[in-house]
This record gives sequence, C-alpha cells and structure tokens, in this order.
Amino acid sequence: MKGSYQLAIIGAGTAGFAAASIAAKQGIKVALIEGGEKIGGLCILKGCMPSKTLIESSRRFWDLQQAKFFGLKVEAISADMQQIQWRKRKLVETFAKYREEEILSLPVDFIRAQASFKSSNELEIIGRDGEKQLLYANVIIITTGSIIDPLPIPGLMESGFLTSDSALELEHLPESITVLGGGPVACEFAQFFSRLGCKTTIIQRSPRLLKQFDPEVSQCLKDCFTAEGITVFSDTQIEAVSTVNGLKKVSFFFKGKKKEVFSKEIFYALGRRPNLKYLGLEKIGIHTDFQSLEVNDKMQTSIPHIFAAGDATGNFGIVHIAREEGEIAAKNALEILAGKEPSHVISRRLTMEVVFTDPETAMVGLLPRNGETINAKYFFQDHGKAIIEGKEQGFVKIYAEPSTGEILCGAIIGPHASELIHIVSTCMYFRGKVEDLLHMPFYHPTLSEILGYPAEEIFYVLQKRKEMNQSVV
Ligand SMILES: Cc1cc2nc3c(=O)[nH]c(=O)nc-3n(C[C@H](O)[C@H](O)[C@H](O)COP(=O)(O)OP(=O)(O)OC[C@H]3O[C@@H](n4cnc5c(N)ncnc54)[C@H](O)[C@@H]3O)c2cc1C
Ligand SMILES: NC(=O)c1ccc[n+]([C@@H]2O[C@H](COP(=O)([O-])OP(=O)(O)OC[C@H]3O[C@@H](n4cnc5c(N)ncnc54)[C@H](O)[C@@H]3O)[C@@H](O)[C@H]2O)c1
Repeated sequence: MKGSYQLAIIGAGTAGFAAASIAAKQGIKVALIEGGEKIGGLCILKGCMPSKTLIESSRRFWDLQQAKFFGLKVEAISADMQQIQWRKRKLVETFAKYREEEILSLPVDFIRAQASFKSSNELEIIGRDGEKQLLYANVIIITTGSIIDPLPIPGLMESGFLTSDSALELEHLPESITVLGGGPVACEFAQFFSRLGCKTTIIQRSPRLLKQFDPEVSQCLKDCFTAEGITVFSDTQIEAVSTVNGLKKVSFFFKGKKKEVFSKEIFYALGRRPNLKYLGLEKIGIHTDFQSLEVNDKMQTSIPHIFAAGDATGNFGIVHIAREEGEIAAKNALEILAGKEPSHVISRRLTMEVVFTDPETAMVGLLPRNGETINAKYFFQDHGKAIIEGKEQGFVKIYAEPSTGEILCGAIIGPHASELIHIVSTCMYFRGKVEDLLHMPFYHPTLSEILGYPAEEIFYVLQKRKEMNQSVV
C-alpha cells in the first residue's frame, strides 16, 4: 500500500494543480498523482503557451509585411522555423520548470505515476519504473485532461496527418495544407500556416467557423481568412482521405457535390475527448461514453465523493475554467471530509472564450437563446485608434437585458479583442448596465473607448422606449 490520504487528485495539469493548491492550505493529507512524461499539463506543454508563442511569430511576420503602409521600409524578411521553434522550446521549458517548482512547494505528496480505480476509494498507481501499488483516499478528484482521438475517417490513418501536438514541433512547413475542422485549433493553426507561406484550405462540417461564437463574428473571421488567401469550405461532409502522387487528397461533399482538395499535408483539428479510457471508471459504476464525464454544478460525479474538473469532463477546453472547476471541486471535497454537504457551485454566467486569430475573437456571457435582448455593435473601421493602428477589421457587440439595461453578453472580433473583452466581463461581474459602461472614463485615443459606442446606442434606445411607455400611460 502506497499510503492512505484524505484527498487524491489524479492529474497535475491546470485543474489538478488548482485543486491541490486549495486543499494544501487546509492541512489535510493530499496525494497529487501525475502520470505524464513531463510535468506541466496541456496548457504549458502542448496547448496555450507553445501555440501562442508560434502564433506570435507569424503575427509579427505578417505585421512586418504591412510595414510599407506605415511609411516604413523593410528589406527582405523571412521566417526561420528552427529559430521560431527554439524560442518556443525555451519558453515552454521555463513555464514547465516554474510549474514544477510551484507543485513541489505545495505541502502535498507529489506522486509520479499513472492512476486507475480499483474501487471507489482505492487507486492502483503504476510508477514510472513500472512498480504497482495501491493508494487509499477518502475523496478523489479526476483531472486527467483530454486527448486527441482521431475520428475513423476512411484513409486518414494510412495517409498520415499532423495534429496540434506534432504541428507544434514542425521545423519545416509544408508547401500546402488542408485543415480539417473549424474550431479554435483549426482557426489558430490555419492562420499560422498560411501567414508563414503555406497554401491553406479549411474544410469544416459546421456552417460557420467557431460555431460557439456570435454568428456575425464567425462570418467576419471567414471574410478575413478569405481576404488573406485561406480557402474555407463550410457545411461539408468529409468522405475520405487518400494519397495520390505524393499529395494527400481529401474528398468531401460541399453544396450537394463531391469535391477534392490536394495538399502536401493534412492538419487534423476535429476536436479532443476526455482522457478517461484507462481510469477503470466502469469498475466503480461511473458510466461514460468517453465523450464526457457527467458532473453536477458542484463538480461531483454520480459518486458523491468522486469529483471531476477541467477537460476531463468534456464540457469546456479552456484553462481558466479548468482552474475554477478544480478549485470548486477541492472546496467541496474539503466539505465532504468535514462531514458537510458540498455547497460550492460553479457559475457559467461569465463564461468567456478567446481565439487567438488575427483579428482576435472573444466573447463573454451566454449568447441569449430565448427571451428578448437588445444588442448594438460598433465597427473598428469607424474608430480612431483602430484606424491609427491600421487594424480596422471587426467590431464590438453588446447584448443587454431590455428592461434593466444589464449587460448579458459581449462579442468582439478585432485588435486586442482578448484584452478588450475583460472590460465587458468586469462590468458583467458587477452586474453592470450599459449606462455604467457609458459613464466610465475611457482615455482617448484608446481601443477600449470603442465599447462606449454600443453601450450609448442601447442606452438611448432604452431611454426612448421608457419615454414612449410613459407618454402612453
Ligand atoms: C493547441 C491548443 C491550444 C490551446 N490554447 C488555449 C488557450 O489559448 N487558452 C485556453 O484557455 N485554453 C487553451 N487550450 C485548452 C487548454 O490547454 C486546456 O483546456 C487545459 O490545459 C486543460 O487543463 P486540465 O487540467 O483539464 O488538463 P491537462 O492540463 O491536460 O492535465 C491533465 C493531467 O493529467 C495527467 N494524467 C492523465 N491521466 C492520468 C492518470 N491516469 N494518472 C495520472 N495522471 C494522469 C496528464 O499527464 C496531465 O498532466 C488549448 C488546447 C490546445 C490543444
Ligand atoms: N484559444 C483557446 O482558448 C483555444 C485554442 C485552441 C484550443 N482550445 C481548446 O482545445 C480543445 C480542442 O479544440 P479543437 O478546435 O480541436 O476542437 P473543437 O471541438 O472546439 O472543434 C472541432 C471542430 O471540428 C468539427 N468536427 C467535429 N467532428 C467533425 C467531423 N466528423 N467532420 C467535420 N468536422 C467535424 C466541429 O464541428 C468543430 O468545428 C477545445 O476544447 C478548445 O476550446 C482552446
């Protein structure tokens, strides 16, 4: 027996580390079990940080190509993939080392092993040397993340393809690439490839890119991609992949007709699934289709003393949400250990997502499905600071509740959308109204001040409605 713990956390990525940090403060006996070859989790090792480092290089390469527009002369520029990769590796190493130090500084037992369930309180752990042991825990949190598990598209495996994992290591870019999918991974990587000179085609099933975003954001992004030379086929059905004369061929149905696209390489971005297959959940009566792991709003599975958080639930694939879910799971686990009912509930009101394309796309709040809302948008092409920066694509859009003017949702596509969206989310956090956004001071000329315009429009429409109602009475 490896030991007996009050709390065991399986997986030391974002969610697991967040859970361990909360639990460690309470002086209980915690095991944090990490089975990966490297320490750091997806975000640091193969997700946000490496991908954004590569994207930063391609964005700057693109901006340098626009130098003439700003009256600047730049002599021949080129992209050096080896150097770009070197910078990415250094940064990832630094971030991973820092995370390892953070983990080791916690008063928890950090165990380097793969864990799986033997019973609902017992884990079998297999160390990196292959040694098997049993570990007992009163409460367990599953934070095992997600994996790429390619769909069975005929011919895909035989032809070979890149994924976000392998593309992050490329030292040479192919001349042409076909990107399968239209989600965040597909969009971010497609633009990265294209801007560094790779002829890029996107083939996606949904009618629009980034289907979880405001439809106008999706359309604007598609227009920007098309203007940059990326070919986008939406609303398709992929049939098969094959290799013909050294080129990879994707056959698909588009507008009722069969089409074929040939390219040197294929980039698979049709999603990830929770990493649950080898956890032995069936032994403890937790049923899953491996696409998701059902949890309630306290992050509890169907077994009350077993929690799950982060990508392992299959709900969101977003770091700050994984962190928040890990914290909620740990707080509720502590209550169970204290003999109380879990009381901490996750709120989805401020759900936020950013995709680091250029222009960036960002949204916060849940897109209103039913119930009347009022919205207004303002274009960056009409905004002074955006014009100065030569970043005129896109718009900001705000949705409000019509009787109170409370801001319910914000959608932005444009320069620094990833930063600007936090002004909207801060307002929403405090249940702010369009009136608040209108009366806040914004420095001039800044990109931030653009948010005052849609707020102003909604405010005056609502005021007019109020006046009309009063005059009718
Ligand atoms: C290319 C890419 C770019 C992304 N960019 C962004 C972005 O810009 N912003 C954003 O918010 N999100 C981004 N994401 C998503 C984000 O990385 C994830 O949502 C987040 O990292 C998930 O954290 P997690 O803790 O749930 O899982 P992970 O970080 O994957 O942690 C799971 C851990 O569990 C370990 N483990 C698994 N099984 C076992 C086991 N049986 N025993 C012991 N240990 C185990 C793993 O080794 C791993 O360390 C990106 C994802 C990808 C793929
Ligand atoms: N900026 C960010 O926050 C960021 C960046 C990259 C990745 N991520 C996260 O990483 C995870 C993986 O991202 P992703 O883009 O790979 O997955 P995703 O699930 O978000 O998107 C997959 C896309 O593939 C399409 N698709 C699925 N099956 C298909 C099929 N059979 N035929 C055609 N199309 C099909 C879907 O419609 C969707 O557009 C997500 O959770 C995402 O949130 C986040």
